[in-house]
Amino acid sequence: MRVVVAADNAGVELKNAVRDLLRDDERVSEVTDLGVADAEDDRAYPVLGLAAAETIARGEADRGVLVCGTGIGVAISANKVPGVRATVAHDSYSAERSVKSNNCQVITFGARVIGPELAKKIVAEWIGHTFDPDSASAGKVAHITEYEQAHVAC
Ligand SMILES: O=C(CO)[C@H](O)COP(=O)(O)O
Repeated sequence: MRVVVAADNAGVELKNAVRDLLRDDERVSEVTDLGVADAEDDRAYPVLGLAAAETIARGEADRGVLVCGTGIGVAISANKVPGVRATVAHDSYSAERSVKSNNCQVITFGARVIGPELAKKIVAEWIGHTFDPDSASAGKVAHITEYEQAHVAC
């Protein structure tokens, strides 16, 4: 699995902690860090969220972990990229269902909301979840995709 990570300066420390965890995980073949590298970089959350989501849309990464102050801004941004499904998930069950029910490729965290140890635990679990295209959830996700393909200019 190839994972892209990104954060604004509110989320950089948590992003770095998750990135290092992923780099040590044998289930992850590649971790791409799009920044920011430090809190001095004040690029706004949409810049990072959109860049990471576009990486997934281009097929250059399978999953993404995005961090901002709340996790909300990067989730909204990532969801604007056609084909990408992103959500904030600050608990284990939501993180699991974001993959199994919604086929989300992207999980987001708010560094001002969740601590690093819980976020890392959720990410370690989340990496192990997969979407079943034969599940009852698949048709529901397909409905969203069909809407997107009919209405969103690419
Ligand atoms: O949390 C954020 C966006 O959802 C971001 O880190 C801070 O945004 P701001 O409150 O607009 O500065």
